[in-house]
Amino acid sequence: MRSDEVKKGHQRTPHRSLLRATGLKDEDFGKPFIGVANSFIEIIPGHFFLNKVAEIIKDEIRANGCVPFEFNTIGIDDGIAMGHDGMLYSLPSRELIASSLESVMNAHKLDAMIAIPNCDKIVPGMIMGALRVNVPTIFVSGGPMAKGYKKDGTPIDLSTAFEAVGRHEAGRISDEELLDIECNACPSGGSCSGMFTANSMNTLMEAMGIALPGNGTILAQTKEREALYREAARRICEIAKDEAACELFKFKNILNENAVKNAFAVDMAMGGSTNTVLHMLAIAHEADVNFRIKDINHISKNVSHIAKISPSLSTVHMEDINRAGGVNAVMKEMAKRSGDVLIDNLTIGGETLYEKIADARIIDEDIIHTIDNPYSNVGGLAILYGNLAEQGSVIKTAGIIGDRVFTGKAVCFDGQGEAIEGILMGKVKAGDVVVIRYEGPRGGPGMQEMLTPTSLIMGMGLGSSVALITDGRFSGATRGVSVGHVSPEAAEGGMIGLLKDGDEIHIDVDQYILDVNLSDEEIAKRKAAFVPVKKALQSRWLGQYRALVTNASSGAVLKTDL
Ligand SMILES: CC[C@H](C)C(=O)C(=O)O
Ligand SMILES: [Mg+2]
Repeated sequence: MRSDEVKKGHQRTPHRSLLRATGLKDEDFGKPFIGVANSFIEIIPGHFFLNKVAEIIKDEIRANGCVPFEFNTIGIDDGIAMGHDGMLYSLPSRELIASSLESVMNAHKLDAMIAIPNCDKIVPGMIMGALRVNVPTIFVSGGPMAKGYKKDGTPIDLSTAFEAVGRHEAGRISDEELLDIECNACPSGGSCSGMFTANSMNTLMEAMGIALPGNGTILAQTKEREALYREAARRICEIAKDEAACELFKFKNILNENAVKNAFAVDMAMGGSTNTVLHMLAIAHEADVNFRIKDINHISKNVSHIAKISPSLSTVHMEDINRAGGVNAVMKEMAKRSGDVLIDNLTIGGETLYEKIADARIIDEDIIHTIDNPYSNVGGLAILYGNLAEQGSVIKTAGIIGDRVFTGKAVCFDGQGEAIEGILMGKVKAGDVVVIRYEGPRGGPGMQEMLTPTSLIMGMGLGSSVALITDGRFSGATRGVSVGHVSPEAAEGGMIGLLKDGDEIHIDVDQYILDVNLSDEEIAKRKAAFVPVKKALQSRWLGQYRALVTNASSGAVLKTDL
């Protein structure tokens, strides 16, 4: 056992002495030590109940002959951090989470791990940490939130609340309706109910085979979810007690190249958050898998979009996908399309992916469409390239309301704050392309999510007549012609930084194009005179992040000398 390094032999007397102080008894020193990487924190609705989840899991681990050690990572609620400079800390927190998990697991030589994430960056952060540790690991997320209902019975969620601000601002809804939405959009504990970033990542974990079926869709705080927690705990013990299984189910054996490709495929079929691109590229990097942003459109072209969920379809939420057959049913249906849509691969549950989905079926074809009746024959995400994004940019095609081709005049803002102010002051009108720059991983620094400006545009009724491009990113609740992750970013001299008000920008989603209509001479002239803005910073942590972070086209991973 890996943990024998801290618990076996005379030399480890002091180590055992310390462990005895935590409550361990003689018999415990012959058992596997399981790290329970939790992310309990009181301010996030997807996390405030995870202390109770960990108790359930630890009981089950003890009952199955292993010793659990719970520790916690931090977490940031993107919804609460949204629309102000708190969002600068969101993406950087992924690195803190990955490194804290790696540190605890490796410092104490734990044998296996069960990880309990739920929201946004906590999922990729924990996955990245687990890849560095590379012991058998099973992920079991807190689970999604139920959808809410307005007093008149309309289904709503957090994206309704964000867009309601723009609608209220434009005088389209009353104070009373705004309050109705505020009080009912988030009715329970769990990760916000749509296919936002958290649920996208929790769903992709099923495709990667690192979580058990149901992880993405079974509602939090239910008996069914408790059964999933218990099953995950039993399974990790089964592996940890068996030497051969410990070798076979090492995390990197599960999360390999096939798993990365399968994750992107399911992402395409379900219209996941644009953040999945950023996180999956970082995960691939950490897994030593050679998968690049340029490989994504190939998957997009081969996968049909068969499940539409909020924000792309406001009435459908994760609970509906669960009722309709869950992610297994989606995968079973996807695999019917010809070509290598899904690749068979080992999963943490012990079966291969194909074995896992063998008996799955769609229960409600209105919610999960069949392969003959897709929403679209291409996936819900696309990577656009052009003289404005030589290294790529990302759009959620599933969330487009108007045309998939858009040409308009640039209205430029240096930073999200300026953009929010400009939109509220009426600076943006139909036919414009809002440009928000200096919000990339380095420029922000921290690559803020732009849900407030995109929701204001939607809420003000400009969703099909205004496009938005940014070197920042979006939340999973963003819709409309919103192109993010524009790389290279302004802070590293990217073309987005050279744009001027009135420049003509051309977006063609089906041709994968993001261009500015300027001559090469004009671009060269602007480049020669360009000095990127470097923001003044108060935070030493964000300064460290800025010094190390790479751009979005490589997942905003931190540079190392490895
Ligand atoms: C509702 C949006 C959520 C808070 C988020 O941050 C995301 O999906 O990325
Ligand atoms: Mg987010």
